[in-house]
Amino acid sequence: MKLGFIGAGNMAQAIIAGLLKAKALAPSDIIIHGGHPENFEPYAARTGVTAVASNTAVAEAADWVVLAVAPALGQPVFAEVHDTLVKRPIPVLSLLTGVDLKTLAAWANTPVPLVRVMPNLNVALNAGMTAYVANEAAAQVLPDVVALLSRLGETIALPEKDFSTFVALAGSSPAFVYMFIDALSRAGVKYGLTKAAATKIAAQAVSGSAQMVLSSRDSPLDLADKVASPGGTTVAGMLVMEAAGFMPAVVAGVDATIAKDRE
Ligand SMILES: NC(=O)C1=CN([C@@H]2O[C@H](COP(=O)(O)OP(=O)(O)OC[C@H]3O[C@@H](n4cnc5c(N)ncnc54)[C@H](OP(=O)(O)O)[C@@H]3O)[C@@H](O)[C@H]2O)C=CC1
Ligand SMILES: O=C(O)[C@@H]1CCC=N1
Repeated sequence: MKLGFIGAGNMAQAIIAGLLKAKALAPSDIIIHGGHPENFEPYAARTGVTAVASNTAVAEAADWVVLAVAPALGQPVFAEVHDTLVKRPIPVLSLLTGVDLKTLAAWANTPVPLVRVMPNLNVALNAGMTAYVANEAAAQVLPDVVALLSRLGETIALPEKDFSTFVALAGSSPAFVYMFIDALSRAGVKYGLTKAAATKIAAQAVSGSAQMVLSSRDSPLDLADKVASPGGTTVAGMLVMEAAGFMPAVVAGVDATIAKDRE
């Protein structure tokens, strides 16, 4: 199976890292092209994947193509590979935020299996959360696509109406979590820890807490009740964080993320 990537930036590289780590594909199974050779060629040399000279060359050599460019480049890229897709209508897996299957089909301008895929950066560690939805033409290939995506972490089939919400809760949220970890560790620095020690302590606490939520039947706030001893330190901190607008700040950030996705 040859998997092609049009666009070789952060997300493409995260997916490739996850697939190679899982040994789902070998470097020689992966073909890439990006915007600037000075970016994608050294990356290919480093990882052993094959760099080719054009997006058309990716579409010609691949069995499936992952569209991993900025959403604004989706239409011109489809125009570029149009003739190749007419000759060989291979599945296209689009990572583009805010671009639905109907728009992708219009841009493709030829019948082609389309899968809208929304991963997050954690696919690089095989700990991703990936949503997908496909058009009718992709019905036959979808189980194989989902099997491959599952090598990158958890997957969920999602109706298109929920994709913007998913982007906020999973696609963008690693950045929100990094902000929280940084805030926690910065507070540690305020009280004399080194940034490196504070960041490790904060990140491990967040990682363990997420694992606890995933493995427990309790809700996150039920678990918080188990942390907060009567008259103790935790409830004192929780109340001040909430008074400073913790939960409304997170929800407002999600609102803004969804609004941007729907622009
Ligand atoms: N980053 C993330 O966590 C997530 C991203 N996504 C989606 O994935 C897509 C890619 O995002 P991301 O990887 O972060 O973006 P990046 O900016 O990191 O990568 C974009 C890639 O596209 C390349 N590119 C630019 N112009 C062309 C072109 N004409 N033909 C082929 N490739 C081109 C760039 O090359 P160069 O840099 O050399 O110009 C770069 O390799 C976006 O649509 C985004 O919404 C979805 C979920 C999560
Ligand atoms: O910030 C972005 O637009 C992309 C989509 C989700 C994560 N990164």
